[in-house]
Amino acid sequence: MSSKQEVATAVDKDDKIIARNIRRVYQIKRQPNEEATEFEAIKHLDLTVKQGEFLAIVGPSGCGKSTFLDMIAGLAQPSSGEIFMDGKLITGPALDRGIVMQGYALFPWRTVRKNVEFGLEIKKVPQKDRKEISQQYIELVGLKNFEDRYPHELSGGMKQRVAIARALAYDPEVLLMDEPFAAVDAQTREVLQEELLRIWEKTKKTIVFVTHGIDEAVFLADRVAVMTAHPGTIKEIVTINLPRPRDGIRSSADFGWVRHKIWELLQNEHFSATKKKSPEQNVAEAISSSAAL
Ligand SMILES: Nc1ncnc2c1ncn2[C@@H]1O[C@H](COP(=O)(O)OP(=O)(O)OP(=O)(O)O)[C@@H](O)[C@H]1O
Repeated sequence: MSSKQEVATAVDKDDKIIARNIRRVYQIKRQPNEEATEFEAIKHLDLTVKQGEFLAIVGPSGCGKSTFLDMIAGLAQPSSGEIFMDGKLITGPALDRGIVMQGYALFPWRTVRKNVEFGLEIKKVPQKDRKEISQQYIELVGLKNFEDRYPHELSGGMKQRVAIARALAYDPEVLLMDEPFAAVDAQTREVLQEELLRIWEKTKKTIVFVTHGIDEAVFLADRVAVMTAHPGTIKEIVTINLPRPRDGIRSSADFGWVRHKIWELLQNEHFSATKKKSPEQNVAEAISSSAAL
């Protein structure tokens, strides 16, 4: 065993991912000869994601959502604290976690089929099986007959579908999605959200989904984790008790109520962040305290 605890103790069998007391500090250096200063991006973050759960994370810009997702992916390490998957410490990226980022990140020189087959090649799946599996996922995301197209011949929504099919094809247990639909128009986004729910219900994956969209989070998730402004931590977890399937639910009163609750949590966070950071506020406070002397 390393100095870090490699196996989480007292794990509930339904706990898929456990993040414990995560802190992430960046070293900032403005000039090469300047001494680095520390920037604390995430502080005291605890979160458990259940097996098969759809968990969305929302929070003010710069609060550390992507940093946290990168740490679950194993692409970055916490400065302190641990993240476990199935009770085992995450120490790096692995094929048990699929990642879908904003901006698609497809290989431009590969066709749709070859993009979807990428993870299967790494997994050394035989070519005949690769073709069968990739076809299954291409069809699942509605791209039948586009197998031989290159990314530049596809719309934004289609590229995002390829990215989802590529992440699903090698059968990861967890799908990590970082604002995956941010680059597409509002109507395509709603279509992709509905398709993602259909795929999630079919594949039973655990999904952690970072978004700026409150509507998107409420529409998709079982629970929404609301983060504080920098340094980021979990402010509150809101359980979304809306019935599934959720087609047509956006116009319901219950949807509006829970949406408003999350909006208020974020609004309060925005105010406290502005208060913390605003130079005008600091000047005003300095003036009033000197007037009081
Ligand atoms: N490599 C880095 N070096 C220094 N600071 C960084 C680095 N990466 C991220 N940060 C800082 O860490 C904080 C969290 O960044 P992160 O991208 O995780 O936030 P976010 O919540 O995903 O933001 P957004 O919603 O705007 O995408 C930000 O203040 C950012 O400036």
